[in-house]
Amino acid sequence: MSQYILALDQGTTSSRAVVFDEKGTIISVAQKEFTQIFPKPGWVEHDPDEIWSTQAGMAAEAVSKKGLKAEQMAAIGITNQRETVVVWDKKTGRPVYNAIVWQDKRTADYCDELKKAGKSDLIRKKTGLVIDSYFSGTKVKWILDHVAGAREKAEAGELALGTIDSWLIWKMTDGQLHITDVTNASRTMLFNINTMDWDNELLDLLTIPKSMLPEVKQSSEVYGHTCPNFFASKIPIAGIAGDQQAALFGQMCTKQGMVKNTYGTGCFMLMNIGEKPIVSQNNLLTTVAWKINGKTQYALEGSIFIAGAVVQWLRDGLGIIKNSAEVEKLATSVDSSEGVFFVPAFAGLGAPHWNQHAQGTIFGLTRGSTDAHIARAALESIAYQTMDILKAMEADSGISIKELRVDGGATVNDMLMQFQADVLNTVTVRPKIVETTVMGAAYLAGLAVGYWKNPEEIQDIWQTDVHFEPTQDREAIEKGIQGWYRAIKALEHWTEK
Ligand SMILES: Nc1ncnc2c1ncn2[C@@H]1O[C@H](COP(=O)(O)OP(=O)(O)O)[C@@H](O)[C@H]1O
Ligand SMILES: O=P(O)(O)OC[C@H](O)CO
Repeated sequence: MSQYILALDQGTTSSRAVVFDEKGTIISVAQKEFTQIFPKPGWVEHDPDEIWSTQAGMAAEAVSKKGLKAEQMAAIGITNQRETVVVWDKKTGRPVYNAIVWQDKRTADYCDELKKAGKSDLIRKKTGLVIDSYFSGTKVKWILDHVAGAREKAEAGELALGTIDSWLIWKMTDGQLHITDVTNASRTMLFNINTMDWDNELLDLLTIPKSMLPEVKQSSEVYGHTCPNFFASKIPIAGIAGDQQAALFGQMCTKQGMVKNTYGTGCFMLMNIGEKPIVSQNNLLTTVAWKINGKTQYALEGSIFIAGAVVQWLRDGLGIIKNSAEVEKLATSVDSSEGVFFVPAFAGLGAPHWNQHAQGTIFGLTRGSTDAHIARAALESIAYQTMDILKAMEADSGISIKELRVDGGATVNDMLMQFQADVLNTVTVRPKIVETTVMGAAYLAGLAVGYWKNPEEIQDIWQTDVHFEPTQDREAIEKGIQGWYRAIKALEHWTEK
């Protein structure tokens, strides 16, 4: 009987399940969106029970819809939206509050207090992170401080905390396993990426009892088996990684200096920096890439808040295109943006600028500027923002980047990919299968159970679709880059602080 790998991708807006065969071919997919809860401006929550029910439902659907059987699944791999955190009662398994999502800003003021108290260096050195409400730690503190009875119960050892991987595995094993992996742990602001363990000083600082924490595991190993409430037969659970790290693995960026960029709503760019964590001097994050066979690899990470979302704005805000695909036709109807620069700082600027007060701005308009120039400048801004992060990565690591591997919804845009290669003066590579996140989770699980023998075997599955080579005509590109720098500087001056 043929064997397959089942990979679960619990994302910010939907729960997906995908069945793969040994060639990395997608056999079956099931996906369902779930409710986004916005109780107040800046707050974002998910219902943990809905996360579980949609994810379990999609897993069952993906397996059954092609007439497969659960016993044909050699292993399950899990990848998930990172930082989002759940606190639940160990006895009843009931969450004490909704999951607080990575985008939630309710702890921003508390984070400012931590910065004012001079904790930035300590936290950066221990966790590789900047102090920000993005990460899980301050969200857990908020739950303990605001949910009636939560702190008392936590101090009595009755509550558990976990990122979404932990929560799913707790449910899949009927409460037998309370675990997470090193990649998810590295996004909590409670985990020391040097000692690779929870950090007592940070737990004390955030007043979080150690008894709440999951056990930290490698990214690829057999952690346990599913219980009958999930699948009738026992399936090994054998891979866990946060979604951006899973994509780095799915892109087979397994060697130092290899970089992937995911172009979705925003962009998440990760560079494999090998076996030693580098403390960024250029406002990037240091994070755990994975731990496999006892060996840890680290990554530098930079996030761009608005990337593909700028195309949604052209569609919904300006109404100059009817759908995302039309942007390429409009942008290529002109030869250049003719001096128009668009900085889409709709939600401030992320790495490496970290200007949370910046606003979206268009520079260089003339009487001859048209919707096509604006569309082109919008696409170019995605590539320029990526360039800023890549330059910071090169400066931090001392490594000159040879190629950029890309994935995500906006990579279907050939003009954008070509322009990306041009501004980086680096080959940009789009693989044949761009489902790299969920593939990464499948690979991690498959490696643990011997479905694939070693990463080299998987390497053969990863295949290039298109190589975008940089243009030889550097003059116009360099002029554009200088224009972008001027736009960023001008925006910095203009920003009200
Ligand atoms: N042809 C295109 N050119 C540029 N951007 C596009 C194109 N098609 C889709 N996008 C953008 O890609 C994003 C969706 O990608 P996806 O990977 O599904 O994102 P997410 O996982 O963040 O929801 C949207 O922001 C959309 O505007
Ligand atoms: O679920 P996504 O794809 O939006 O990813 C969320 C990231 O993991 C947040 O850090």
